[in-house]
Amino acid sequence: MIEAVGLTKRYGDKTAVYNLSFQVRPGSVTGFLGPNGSGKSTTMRMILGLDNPTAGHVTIGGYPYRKLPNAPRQVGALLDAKAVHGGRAARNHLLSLAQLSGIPARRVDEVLGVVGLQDVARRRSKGFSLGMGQRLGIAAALLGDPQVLLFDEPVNGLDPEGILWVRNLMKSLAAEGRTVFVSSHLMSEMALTADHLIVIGRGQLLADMSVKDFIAANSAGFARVRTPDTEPQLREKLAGALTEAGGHVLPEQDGALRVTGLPLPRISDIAHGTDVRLWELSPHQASLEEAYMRMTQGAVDYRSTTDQKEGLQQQLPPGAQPPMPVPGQGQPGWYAPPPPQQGGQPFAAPQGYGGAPETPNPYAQAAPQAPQPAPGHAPAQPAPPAAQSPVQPPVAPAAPPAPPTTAPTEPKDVR
Ligand SMILES: Nc1ncnc2c1ncn2[C@@H]1O[C@H](COP(=O)(O)OP(=O)(O)OP(=O)(O)O)[C@@H](O)[C@H]1O
Repeated sequence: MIEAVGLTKRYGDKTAVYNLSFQVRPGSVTGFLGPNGSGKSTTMRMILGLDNPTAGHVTIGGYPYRKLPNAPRQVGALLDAKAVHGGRAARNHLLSLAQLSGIPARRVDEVLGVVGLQDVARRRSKGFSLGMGQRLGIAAALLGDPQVLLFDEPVNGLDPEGILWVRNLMKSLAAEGRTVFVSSHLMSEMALTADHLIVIGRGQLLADMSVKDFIAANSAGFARVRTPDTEPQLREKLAGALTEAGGHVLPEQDGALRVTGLPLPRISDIAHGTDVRLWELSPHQASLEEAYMRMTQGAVDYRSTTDQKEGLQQQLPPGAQPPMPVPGQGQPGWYAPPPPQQGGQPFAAPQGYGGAPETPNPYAQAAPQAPQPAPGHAPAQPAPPAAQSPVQPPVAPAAPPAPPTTAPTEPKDVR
């Protein structure tokens, strides 16, 4: 078992991990989730004794990693698949690790087979693809046949077959009674792989519960209701009746309605009472991804803004509409950087910067007055389709519920 108690890590005035307490138990796959920069890798490094906590402590089987007797036989980890001597053949890389830990050479060939790299075992790892590098890192983690395994983004770069293989590997390791702690940003994959989740945001614990409980606690079930596409007025009529009955109705992109606050039989009765035929009435549970987004939305450090393409758009005559994008050709009427071979500068270069100063800079042309981004962050997603009354436009999900008592109510930025 891995146990962290009050784990805190500061780098100068930056607090990467703050007062983190959790346990990772044997016999199940525990997913470790959190937005970019939330402190997952830092936590894993502290578990492995690669970083010292500023406060608190973390143990594996009751010992700090550095005090574990024969640690490489007890704990295996994949932190950074690129942390390999690229000039060394894959087999030699594993052999050197094995020798350092007193592991017999035949085990190297076993793990090469397990990860499917036996045919390239004598090739230098610097020529490996991202996915092959991941497999080599997983082989290194398995080398000592350890009881505790940590994987930081193990499916990064793997093809679908590789992802399925990692999923089954994690599950089988856990089924053998091992402790498996795995970080990932792929929610759909975590939903299929993990039994339990530890979620952090800005270095603090947001959740420590089973996947099932996490989804139930952070998402509301809803009904999908679909009326005949050919009669949009029926959809409006039903939406009005459902709203009047106390339901909350949101339009889905495909024209269906997402209804919360009313049980399915009641929705059916209301549809019958208003003489609206239904093409679909089905119960739904939000996905792990939706639940995760809902929980972590207040703890995301890096958000994209909408690309306004300022200065890249041709000026349109007053009243003209921008042309429709052509599949495979981008947006007609939008400048693309001229190829450098034709004397153009690939990007707008500052005055006096090499190139040919007499070449007119295509970006210097008058740009239309594109709308300015709102102050702060703009959502990465395009605006939802305009809703027609009485259907409410989709709204941002509610603020994350109060995290467990081990964490403050709001993920406070402790930096
Ligand atoms: N050696 C370091 N020196 C200074 N700051 C660091 C150091 N290592 C990590 N940090 C900072 O600590 C925070 C947590 O980083 P960490 O890599 O642990 O996050 P993460 O959850 O693993 O992110 P990602 O999902 O993007 O991999 C980040 O803000 C990062 O910039």
